[in-house]
Amino acid sequence: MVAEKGTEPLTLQELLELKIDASNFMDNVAVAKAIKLQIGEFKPEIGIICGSGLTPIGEQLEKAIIVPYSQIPGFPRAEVPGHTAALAFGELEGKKIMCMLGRFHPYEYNMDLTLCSMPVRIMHLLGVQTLIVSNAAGAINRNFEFGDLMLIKDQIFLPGLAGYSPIVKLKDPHFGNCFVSMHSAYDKSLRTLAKKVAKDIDLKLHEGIYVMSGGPQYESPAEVMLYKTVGADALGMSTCHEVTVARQCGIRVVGFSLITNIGNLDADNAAEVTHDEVLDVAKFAANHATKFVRQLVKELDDYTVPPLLDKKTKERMPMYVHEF
Ligand SMILES: O=P(O)(O)O[C@@H]1C[C@H](O)[C@@H](CO)O1
Ligand SMILES: Nc1nc2[nH]cnc2c(=O)[nH]1
Repeated sequence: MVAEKGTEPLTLQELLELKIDASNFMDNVAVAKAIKLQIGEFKPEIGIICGSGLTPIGEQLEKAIIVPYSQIPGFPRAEVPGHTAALAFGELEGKKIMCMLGRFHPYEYNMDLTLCSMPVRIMHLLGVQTLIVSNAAGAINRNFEFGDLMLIKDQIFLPGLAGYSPIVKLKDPHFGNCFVSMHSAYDKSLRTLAKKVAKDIDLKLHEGIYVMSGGPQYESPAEVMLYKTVGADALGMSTCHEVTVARQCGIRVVGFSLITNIGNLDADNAAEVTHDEVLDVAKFAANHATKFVRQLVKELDDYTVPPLLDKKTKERMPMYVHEF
């Protein structure tokens, strides 16, 4: 892939015609450049990923610039119902936001986690320092009810444990160390802030552990029991690969799950879950999730991703697209 022809930068049309390899650093730079051509000088500081049915979170951005995935080289189309295939750039409470209105689930793309986490790398290249990630999830914890929010304290990344990591193919040091520490992946000070915000706006907010399975099938009662036994509180099919990549890049993370269904633990009970039900619950709960995110954004402090140093020269590596 060549991002430049001689000294001339490629046009958007030329960038759109490139065949992008999500595991190649310069291809990621080309993707970021194509977005830059459409957002001009806008430099996002906070990234938001909207879970199933949670696009109203992104729809509240002011002065929004919408970039459809069809205008981003290498981006798939995000076809799961409840996900809009576009990035939204705009302001919320005076902060500059880049919002994914629709994410890429590994089960949609042949378990290609490098591809599915590419948007987080692009966020990083565009300057995002803090990520707010959300998802729709089934409850394992019996104290949870439909429509509740659960702040994610930690994650169990089942595909990651099984060798499907978003980092195995992409080891370029520009994206950080491949031996990523997943301790405090969900930033403790941000969790403290989220709990304070929830209290201030009178919102019930649980805290717990999110487990990601590969999907797209929902879990059998025995599988829900397995996850309960290992200490998980909510289960879904996303998020963990994105958070792993965010941490690799040094982005700090806060995340929450919207409880859309209650995981069934009883094999004799035919309580089924459907994606329509997930979207219905998300629809009625999106209001309070939206309010929560707005207040959280308002109270977020400034943060700067620690610079990555070249291992040999100890010099700061170029990171953001505006530096290229
Ligand atoms: O994007 P999220 O994780 O919110 O989507 C969840 C997991 C599946 O894609 C789908 C199942 O209903 O919703
Ligand atoms: N894996 C999984 N993902 C979900 N997303 C929303 N509900 C569920 C669920 O029960 N299981």
